Amino acid sequence: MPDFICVSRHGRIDYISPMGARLLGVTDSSILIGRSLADFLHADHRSLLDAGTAVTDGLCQPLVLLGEGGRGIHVMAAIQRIADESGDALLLRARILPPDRPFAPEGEVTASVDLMAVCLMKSADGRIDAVTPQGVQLLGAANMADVVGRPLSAFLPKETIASILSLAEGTSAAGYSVTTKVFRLDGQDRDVAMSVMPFGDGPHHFLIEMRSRYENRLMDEKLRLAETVFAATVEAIVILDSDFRIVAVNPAFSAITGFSAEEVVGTLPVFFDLATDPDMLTSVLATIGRTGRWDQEQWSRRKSGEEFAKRLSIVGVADGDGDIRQYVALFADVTQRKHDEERIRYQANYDSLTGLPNRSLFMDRLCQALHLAERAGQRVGLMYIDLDGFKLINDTLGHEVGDELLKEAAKRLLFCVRHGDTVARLGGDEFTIIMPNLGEIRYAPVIAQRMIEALEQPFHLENREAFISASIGITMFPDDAVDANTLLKNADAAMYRAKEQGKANYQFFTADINAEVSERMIIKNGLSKALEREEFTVYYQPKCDLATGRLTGVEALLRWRNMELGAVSPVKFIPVMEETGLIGTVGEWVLEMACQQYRIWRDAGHPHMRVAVNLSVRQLRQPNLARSVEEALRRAGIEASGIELEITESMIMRDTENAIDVLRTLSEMGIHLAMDDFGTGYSSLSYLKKFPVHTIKIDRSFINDIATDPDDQEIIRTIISMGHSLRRKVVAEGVETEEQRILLRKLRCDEMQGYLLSPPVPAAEIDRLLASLRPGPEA
Ligand SMILES: Nc1nc2c(ncn2[C@@H]2O[C@@H]3COP(=O)(O)O[C@H]4[C@@H](O)[C@H](n5cnc6c(=O)[nH]c(N)nc65)O[C@@H]4COP(=O)(O)O[C@H]3[C@H]2O)c(=O)[nH]1
Repeated sequence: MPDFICVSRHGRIDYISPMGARLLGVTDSSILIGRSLADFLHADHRSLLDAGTAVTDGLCQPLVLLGEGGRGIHVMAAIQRIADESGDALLLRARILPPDRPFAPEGEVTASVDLMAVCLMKSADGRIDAVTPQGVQLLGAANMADVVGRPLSAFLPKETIASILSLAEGTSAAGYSVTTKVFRLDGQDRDVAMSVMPFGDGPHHFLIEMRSRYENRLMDEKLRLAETVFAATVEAIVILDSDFRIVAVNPAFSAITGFSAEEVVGTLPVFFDLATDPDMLTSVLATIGRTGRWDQEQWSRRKSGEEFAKRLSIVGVADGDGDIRQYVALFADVTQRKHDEERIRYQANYDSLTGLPNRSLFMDRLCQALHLAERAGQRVGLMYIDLDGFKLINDTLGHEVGDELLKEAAKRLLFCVRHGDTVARLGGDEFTIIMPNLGEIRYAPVIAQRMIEALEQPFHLENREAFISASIGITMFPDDAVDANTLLKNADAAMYRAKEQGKANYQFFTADINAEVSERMIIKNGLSKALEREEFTVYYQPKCDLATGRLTGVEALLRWRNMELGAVSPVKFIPVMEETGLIGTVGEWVLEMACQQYRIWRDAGHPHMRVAVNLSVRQLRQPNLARSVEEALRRAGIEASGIELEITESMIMRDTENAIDVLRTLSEMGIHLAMDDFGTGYSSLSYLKKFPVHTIKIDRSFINDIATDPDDQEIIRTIISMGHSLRRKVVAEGVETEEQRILLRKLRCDEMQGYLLSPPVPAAEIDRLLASLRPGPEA
């Protein structure tokens, strides 16, 4: 039963229960009759007594009554109309909330203080004097006039009436609860839970509360549920009155904001940014008025001052007339999620090592720059930068040092560009620069040269000095292309050209670069299916002893014939295979073929026919190279000395330390090693001494002019004598004329290979050659 019952008419107390009066600090309730009820309500809640409230279906909420000396008494109150013949009055029933939870909201409402059906009986003849709208409903009536003035016996069984009357006779003065049947005016009888309380001064004055048993149970369940949700949810719940002042908060609110309920009840919620901005608040309230809710993610501060992100939803709670009486704000702490989102966004757009935009953000910015430039009729420059020599530093000094270098290189690049330009890292040692509104093309080389010079300055990494340079490709919008992808491809192709031109330089994109790029694309596509379509074959080019003319071996050379492209030169497709990594598989296939072929010639009585196979840079770097060679030998059932591996001089120079280790292992296995294209690289004697190679092959370019160019002759003489002094065999490549052969023999070159003897041919041709060639007399 409620702790406080009061009926007020025109704002004045008409009736107050004795216990209610005591609660307000008055022992004689009669002295409160006629006093303004508002005097006993906290200022925040006085508006609830407005006439408007009196004509609604009522409301239920926590509020503060003012007791003796202005002492606040926290109660859960139900405020309802109660209508009698003389008009509307207001019925306020309230229950004191426990002192440790003074702000409990709706969940705390009990059966005794919610908006249940209430009737007042004030006359000895048992007539209903006043009824709440809910009472009208429960009694199955259409309006209040159908109920007011009717005898209770029209609705209740005799026994129930008898027990109510016995209360009047004082047998149970404290009131009682009973379950009874109600005869409804619409004929649908119902069981109800009923509480009867003495009320007012007369002996037959009662306040009768009723709730259908079904609704009762349902209400209890709903209330329990609401209470649990309110207390246990991890979302903060804030109940606000119509002036947007806080009425109640749940424990999650305090956990998230750090503010206790006592600190915030009665205040404007400053932790909603909108409460401090009146315009914003007005617009939010208008939105809620229109749509019923308002949602936003926003940052606020906890009591500690720490920032937190919340996802805030505010809904309006309307009364029966559709007027918003309260607001419920819900919010969750989404700080972690916000941080995660920011981190993910950063990772998706920026390179974690250098902090520069990554490929994805670079493409966005490029597209944006092109879009703006197109509208403004401006030019955009794009540069593609590849660091020369970075891989060597990374491999020899370690990845950490490599990372430091990249960070420093990024800083230097940023230093070279204007505000508004974008420096991005595409990955590895590749950077791009977008220069929006470049103005004239001639500015680009100035910037490129500045970058090359900046990157050529020594890098001080872990007490070492390291040196790199940069190859830069430059392309222009709209001169070279109008879309981002093509421009990037152009810049890459131009960079590639800069590399070919000897590195540490820049190149503009041109039409012939374009043709080269398209050809490379076609080759790349064709190669991806070449192995499975069996488009590869191996040709063999013989070598002979210059002194005896005897065949000493052959070099296995890969051939590719494609349906559309026809026969493609290895000079074109081998670099593409290097780039794509396909050389690994295809290189192993060539080795396999070579081993099998050697086995055939050996078994046919030509054990001296050693087969030489070219190794690529990638193969040389493969950690399992020695093992895969060993397995190929085993599968063919041949000895290691039957195979020779050719490595170019430049390949070794790029990766010296690793190369020496790998070559030593191969040499220890008994494999012969040859240094190919000798003379085109460093050709240093000290280097040659370091490498366990058995043979050096003088590059074709020197042999070409041997008969006409005395310098070339001198170089060859030096290489031969140097090779011999290091006990290496010397082979001349690309011998095409008899004159060259005679000269080479004179210079005491050991062997020769070239069109003069035979071009690369299928194995069957070599068989014929072996049959026809006899070790001849000296020429
Ligand atoms: N003008 C002229 N040229 C001559 C003469 N004698 C031989 N040649 C050519 O010179 C190249 C010699 O091979 P290389 O220097 O190892 O140069 C090879 C080698 O670096 C690479 N290559 C070929 N097959 C393979 C392979 O299976 N694996 C790897 N990694 N590279 C290969 O492709 C390059 C080019 O191969 P090819 O086009 O077959 O070109 C061959 C051969 O046909 C001559 O008297 N005059």
